Amino acid sequence: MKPILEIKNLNKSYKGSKVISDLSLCIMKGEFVSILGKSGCGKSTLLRLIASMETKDEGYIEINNSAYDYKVFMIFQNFNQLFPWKTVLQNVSFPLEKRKKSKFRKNDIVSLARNYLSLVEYDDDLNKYPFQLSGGMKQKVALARALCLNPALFLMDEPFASLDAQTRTSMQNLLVDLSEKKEMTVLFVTHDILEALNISDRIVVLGDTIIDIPLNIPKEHRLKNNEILDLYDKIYQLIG
Ligand SMILES: Nc1ncnc2c1ncn2[C@@H]1O[C@H](COP(=O)(O)OP(=O)(O)OP(=O)(O)O)[C@@H](O)[C@H]1O
Repeated sequence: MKPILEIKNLNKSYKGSKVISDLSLCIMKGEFVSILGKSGCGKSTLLRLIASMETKDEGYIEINNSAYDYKVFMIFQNFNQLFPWKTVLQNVSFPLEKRKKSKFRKNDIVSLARNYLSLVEYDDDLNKYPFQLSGGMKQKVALARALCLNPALFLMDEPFASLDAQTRTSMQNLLVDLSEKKEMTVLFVTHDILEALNISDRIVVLGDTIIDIPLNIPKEHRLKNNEILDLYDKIYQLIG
């Protein structure tokens, strides 16, 4: 089967300083891959290169979106990624209006947007504006909007890093459920080793050499498993 994401020998420098060096990586459909690495090792740069928000120096990046509407959609840590002048419902409807203009009537779009919002367990007022929402609610709306676009690959750059611990755990659980239910393919950048161990199918540690760690233990047993604690130590030694 063709991977959703295929990267070969990727290189990127800023002003002569190498940030990504000869990186190769494949992600298959439905995989949830977390990227860990020391601060400044190029995690966000990698996501921006995949999203074509930066130009690569050398290498090959291929996204197979033949069965999807878009190649990628990125969710950021920053809570200001929603349109501030649109309500929650309008924020989620907007990509559906763009995507399904010819296919759907306004009422269908609104009911689809409502469905996506209930899928992400958004239970607040749909007519609120982003400034009226908590950080967790804003990230739920961002996730609903991303799902609407039906991208081949979800790029997530520390989306839960600014949330309080309890909201963060519930968002992690929600994302794991959703990614399994909707067969999402996710590339998730985080600083948090436990988060990565908890939610991923695979961890890729960026550094001088790239270390690919598959996680074969079922997610519900992860944090009670000694093997996972050993992996925590191993990754901690690598990224400190
Ligand atoms: N547009 C840019 N111009 C110049 N240098 C940049 C640019 N973007 C990133 N860098 C540099 O590239 C390196 C990698 O940055 P990047 O943000 O990708 O790292 P990161 O691993 O995501 O870091 P962190 O974990 O701290 O978020 C850093 O040294 C950064 O200063």
